[in-house]
Amino acid sequence: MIGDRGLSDYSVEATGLTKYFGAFKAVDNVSLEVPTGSIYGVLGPNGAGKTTTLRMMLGIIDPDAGSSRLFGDQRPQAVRHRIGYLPEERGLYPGMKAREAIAFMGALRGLDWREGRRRAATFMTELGLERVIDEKIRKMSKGMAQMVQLIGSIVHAPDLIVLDEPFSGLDPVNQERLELLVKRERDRGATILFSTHVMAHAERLCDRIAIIARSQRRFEGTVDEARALLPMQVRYTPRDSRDAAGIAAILPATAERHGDAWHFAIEDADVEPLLSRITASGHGVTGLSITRPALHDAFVHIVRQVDAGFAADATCDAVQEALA
Ligand SMILES: Nc1ncnc2c1ncn2[C@@H]1O[C@H](COP(=O)(O)OP(=O)(O)OP(=O)(O)O)[C@@H](O)[C@H]1O
Repeated sequence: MIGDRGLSDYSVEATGLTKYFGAFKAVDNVSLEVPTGSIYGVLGPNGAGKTTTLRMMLGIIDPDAGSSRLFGDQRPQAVRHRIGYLPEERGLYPGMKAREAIAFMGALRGLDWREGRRRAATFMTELGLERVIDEKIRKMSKGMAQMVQLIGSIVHAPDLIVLDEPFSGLDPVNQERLELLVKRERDRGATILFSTHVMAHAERLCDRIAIIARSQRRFEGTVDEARALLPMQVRYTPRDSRDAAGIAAILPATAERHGDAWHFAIEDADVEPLLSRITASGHGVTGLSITRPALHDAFVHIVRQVDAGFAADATCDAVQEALA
């Protein structure tokens, strides 16, 4: 199937997706393009509109405006068998054993039952889950059942894998298993789209990300591009801290002293001039770290800006109402 993807370089192309629940606009004009063969993260705080966006993309719910195409211009229903989907709501038949549950999910997407059982065993063994392969779902922990559902959603080797908050509810060991699974599926040639509000997974896995906050897309690009939205963080410890005024004079005005160290933010272009000033000043160096903020920091920065805009709008509205 991978070979006949069609002409588009994008497995998902969503344009202007908009959804109202009553008067509330849960998704507002969101566009996303997911390059074929990539791992793509849809990030956002709780209630941002991630699940609703994914559901519209997959044709599970209809948008009030906008459209989405999967594998070129085909309708989602026509390409069902090429998609693997882990919905936000988890659930398997409690009376089934893991192996059967996986084979059953595969069969729903057209996979031969016996082949499904064989692949179930392979997946579970490769992920170190072989001891629960013949365990009934009802006897499993929630996290383990979620792993089984995950495997079931990809057992038919889909070209596009859509996972809604796949990491939530998993312990660190299973989170690592899932990261491994995602990378393996990408290496197989699949495109993976997943939503999360845990930045560490996105940072390690994603080729591209979109950040959705308050119903709108607020950022789209690579993880590095998101991190570059914030200045570098510098921690500098001079050899001798006694001349505090002299040291402060070579650092940005925003530098704060913490014991013997100075902390401050700096733009990329100012790094080399700073190093020259430190060298020329003779204050020396016993510690110097210059680090890019993590994706987590960029995410919080973007979401806070959006929230601040909303708070300002609400204040304006309240003032206008009071004056009216
Ligand atoms: N069927 C529905 N009826 C009414 N409101 C809904 C419905 N589905 C979602 N919403 C609301 O739309 C908003 C977006 O929900 P959505 O589930 O898409 O967010 P999310 O980003 O996936 O959140 P989370 O990370 O908490 O799962 C939320 O305010 C939610 O309460």
